Formats: sequence, structure tokens, C-alpha cells
Amino acid sequence: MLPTLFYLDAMVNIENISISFGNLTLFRELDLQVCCGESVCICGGSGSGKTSLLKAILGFVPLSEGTIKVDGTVLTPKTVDHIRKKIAWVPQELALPSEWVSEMVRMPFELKANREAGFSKERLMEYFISLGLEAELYDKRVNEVSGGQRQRIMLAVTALLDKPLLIVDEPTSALDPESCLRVINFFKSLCSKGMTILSVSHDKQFASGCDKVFTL
Ligand SMILES: Nc1ncnc2c1ncn2[C@@H]1O[C@H](COP(=O)(O)OP(=O)(O)OP(=O)(O)O)[C@@H](O)[C@H]1O
Repeated sequence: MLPTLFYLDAMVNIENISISFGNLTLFRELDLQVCCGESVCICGGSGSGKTSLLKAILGFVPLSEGTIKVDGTVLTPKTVDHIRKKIAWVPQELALPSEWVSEMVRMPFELKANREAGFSKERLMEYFISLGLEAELYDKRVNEVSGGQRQRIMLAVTALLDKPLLIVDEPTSALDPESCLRVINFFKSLCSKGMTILSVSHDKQFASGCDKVFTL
């Protein structure tokens, strides 16, 4: 009975997957389980396939073998839209085409997969405080905020989407140790509310603040 219970509690269940691009095989027969409410960080050398693994969970990169289940649903072309609705995704390079921060923070709520989520400036401001962001940033132009501020603004927005699974690529790459600690604590508070977080990072400080580290 125990294995069944374990799988019921897995938010992400990756079994025996391999990913290749033409002749380039990134990895073979990989298994990974991420339980509900857990924060897991994927580490590994540059080019080892960390981002490709995240994209495979979102259905953007095909598998050459194996299966991925998200919240109990096997990822297939038929289920991919349903699965994407459960995921808030923060890519490494964020280029949202907005002039103002106040516009940029609303853009993810206009996507088809996020229509059920409601934007709340009040909650966003609470997340700004947790992440050490000044409220005034909300009324600035996007080109007036730093890379590290933009990174944390997008983490706050993504949390606001209220999805069960948050997938983040290099959340602290532009942050100093103090801001990194704020992100670690922010993620801990999201996990304590039941959110599951899967991230990719080269940052040892960030990785040490996650529940588990998986090396690719
Ligand atoms: N769509 C694609 N088509 C062909 N090759 C690709 C594609 N996407 C990624 N690759 C290649 O796959 C390899 C792994 O890329 P990936 O971005 O997953 O690595 P990574 O571990 O996240 O790297 P980094 O730490 O440098 O960000 C790289 O050699 C990359 O060039």
C-alpha cells in the first residue's frame, strides 16, 4: 500500500524519461518525484538539460521515452492544456512587452491558462513586502527597475496566480545573499500553504534553502 499512497501525494511524478535533440541525448531513464508542498531544486552543470526538463513538464519539449504525471494526470497532447492550468511558470529570461510595472504584473492574468486567477493589488503588495520590494516600484516604468527587482516582482506575480505547482528557472540569478534569503523564506511560506515548487538553480545558497536538491 505504501507506494500507492506515495504516488497519490506526488505533484510531479517523472518515470524513466529520456530527452534528446537529434543526436544529442541530454539524459536517459531519469526518475524524479516531487511531493505536494515540497520545494525541490534541480542542480547540474551548464547544458546538462535542467531547463529542458522543466520545459518537458510543461509539454514544450518532447520525451523520447518515459512518462510525466502532474497532479495524477499523465502528460499527453490531450492533457497538456489541463496540466498547464495547474502550473505557474517563471522562465529564466523574462521579456514581457510592457512599459509600466503596473501593466507587466497584470499580463500573466490575460493568458488563457490563467483566466481563473484574479489579480489583487493588495495581495501583490503583501508579496512585495515579503520579497523586500518597495511599493513605489509598482508605479515605475519597467526600464527603471533593476534586474533583481524585476525577478522578484515576477515571483510575486507568479505566486498571485495561486497555482498548485510553481516552476521557476534560476529565481535568484540576479540577487544578492539578503534578497536570496527573502526568496527562500517566501518559497517556504508558499509551500506551507500547500504550493509545490520545482526550481533550477546554480545558486548554492538558494539550493540549501530548498527541501531537496536533485543533481542532474
Ligand atoms: N530546442 C532545442 N533544440 C536543440 N537543442 C536544444 C534545444 N533546447 C536546448 N538544447 C540543447 O540542449 C542542451 C541542454 O540545454 P538546457 O538549456 O536544458 O541546459 P541547462 O542545464 O538548463 O543549461 P544552463 O545551466 O546553461 O542554463 C544544450 O546543449 C542546448 O543547446
